[in-house]
Amino acid sequence: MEQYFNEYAEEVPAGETSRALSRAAAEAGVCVVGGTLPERCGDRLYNTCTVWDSSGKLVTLYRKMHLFDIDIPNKITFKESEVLSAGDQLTVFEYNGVKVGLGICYDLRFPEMAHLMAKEGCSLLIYPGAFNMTTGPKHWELLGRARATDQQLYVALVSPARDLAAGYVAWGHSSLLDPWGAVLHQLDHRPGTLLADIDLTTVEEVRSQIPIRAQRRTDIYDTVQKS
Ligand SMILES: NC(=O)CC(=O)C(=O)O
Repeated sequence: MEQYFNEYAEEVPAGETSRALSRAAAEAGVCVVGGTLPERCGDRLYNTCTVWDSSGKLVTLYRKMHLFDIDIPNKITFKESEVLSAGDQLTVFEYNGVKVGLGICYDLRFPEMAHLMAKEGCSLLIYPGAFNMTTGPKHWELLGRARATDQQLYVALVSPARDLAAGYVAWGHSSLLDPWGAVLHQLDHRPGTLLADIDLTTVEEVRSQIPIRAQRRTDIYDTVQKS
């Protein structure tokens, strides 16, 4: 991982991947949430998701806040914090009247973060990520459905396809989960395109029919953002 970041890290928006994402957004005339790229900022490296508008302009970026430091003996050990710095800001942006929140991969495991973005008014959370062959089958869909259900919004999980020759083998299975927690669409481990409409009235419908947002016992507990 260290070698990959040192070799490919770039400044945003000047780097090669940034320029390709900007060009793709402008050519297609759409907003592009550009997966993740290795970002260099001063002497720090971040795992960063960039967002481009339909003219190719950088809208915002998000730096992964929760670094993937885990140890599952005989399966997978990873220590992103040896190479990467953690971001320290939530990223919520509005596009065509829809508020969208961003997380990256391991962030999906942190419900507090999803809750704060829902509180900011998000109807859709997008998580570019690459769970692995140990945690992917167990947790990828489960966590996506959990975040969709507990925040009553759409969740898009966007993964690279599986490459068995890679040093890190991704689980794949990009998915779209609805505010009921149902799997609306899911790819398998192969390269593919998932094209879907989302109906934002479903967000309001679920939130009014199961009004947990108004029923939280904030007199007893709360999730607050520290500035
Ligand atoms: N790779 C990650 O950041 C996260 C992951 O694979 C997991 O949480 O499992």
